[in-house]
Amino acid sequence: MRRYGKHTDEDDVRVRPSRRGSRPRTHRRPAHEDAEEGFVLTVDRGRITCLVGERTVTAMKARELGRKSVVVGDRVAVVGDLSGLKDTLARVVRVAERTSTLRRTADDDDPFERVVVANADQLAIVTALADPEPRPRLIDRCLVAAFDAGLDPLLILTKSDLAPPGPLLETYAPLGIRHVVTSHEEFDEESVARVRDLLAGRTTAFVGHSGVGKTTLVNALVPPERQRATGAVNAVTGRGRHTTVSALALPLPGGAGWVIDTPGVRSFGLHHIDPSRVIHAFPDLKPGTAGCPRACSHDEPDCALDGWVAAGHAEPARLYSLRRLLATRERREGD
Ligand SMILES: Nc1nc2c(ncn2[C@@H]2O[C@H](COP(=O)(O)OP(=O)(O)OP(=O)(O)O)[C@@H](O)[C@H]2O)c(=O)[nH]1
Ligand SMILES: [Zn+2]
Repeated sequence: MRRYGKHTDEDDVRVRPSRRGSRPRTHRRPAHEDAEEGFVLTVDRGRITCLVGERTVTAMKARELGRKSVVVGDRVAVVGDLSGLKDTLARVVRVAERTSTLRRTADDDDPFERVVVANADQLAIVTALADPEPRPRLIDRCLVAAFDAGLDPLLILTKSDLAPPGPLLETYAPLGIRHVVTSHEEFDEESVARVRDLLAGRTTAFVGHSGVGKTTLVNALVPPERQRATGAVNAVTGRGRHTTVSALALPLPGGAGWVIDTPGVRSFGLHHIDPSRVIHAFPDLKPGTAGCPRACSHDEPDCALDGWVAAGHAEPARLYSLRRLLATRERREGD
């Protein structure tokens, strides 16, 4: 069987700073000395829309890139017609090494991992408090994906006019994840400002189940002229299209960062996740793993964490939370 996931993105090495020397990985080829830097805003069936300076340029992947993928958030080098005028087409000739790679699979049995977003440093997990009902398993899976990719998770709880956030926040309190509660009825300056604060200076990928109010929130954050772009792109690439996973980068006003909106998901497959990385998100528990058997999953009878936590070195709720996240690897009905 072909391992698509491993080959289509051979360039997406995970963040391993030691491997990156001071030598730039992609030296300028003489043929592309005129290349300009671009930031990928969206990719729709091979058409790459990128921001080059102030211009929005449409481009295709140059043949020399081979199977290397280009996704939203990528920093690229583009050549050709960079005017951004209608019906012009430029070429993407290089993709800069990614600082992070958020991936998902459609479900856990699907070996085809899709890179959702490149170079994000924060993952906003948007969940409605009601309509649709919160799905803690989905939140947990998004958390695991964030930890695996090295993104800081941020929990955004919407529709607080319909249900109180208390019970859900209790579940997540031991994880110490930053959170913000919103309601479109109070989309006053204060609540929007609070969300803005948490997004400032960062590249934040927004994920969430369809209907949680992601678009409503994003529209409250970005300038109106960009909102139209959201609608236009969603009309073409949005939900309803099977396997297509398209995302769109939107600038926060005043250069205060980027919001990368992704289409609503029903599941967040973790086929590609290396569970041994999840423990890195629990620095307080890490010392306790010293006594674990080799290749311990930390979710098995011989795991040393039980004894270590029982001896009072860490909060039992923290170990419980770790185990709950590790258990999201097992697929269940409704994931
Ligand atoms: N009661 C209530 N309804 C809300 C709130 N925010 C959004 N909605 C409604 O929820 C519905 C879905 O909102 P969207 O913003 O389209 O949701 P979405 O997450 O972008 O959904 P997809 O486009 O399917 O991914 C709309 O009818 C909104 O008006 C809120 O704070 N409270
Ligand atoms: Zn262990």
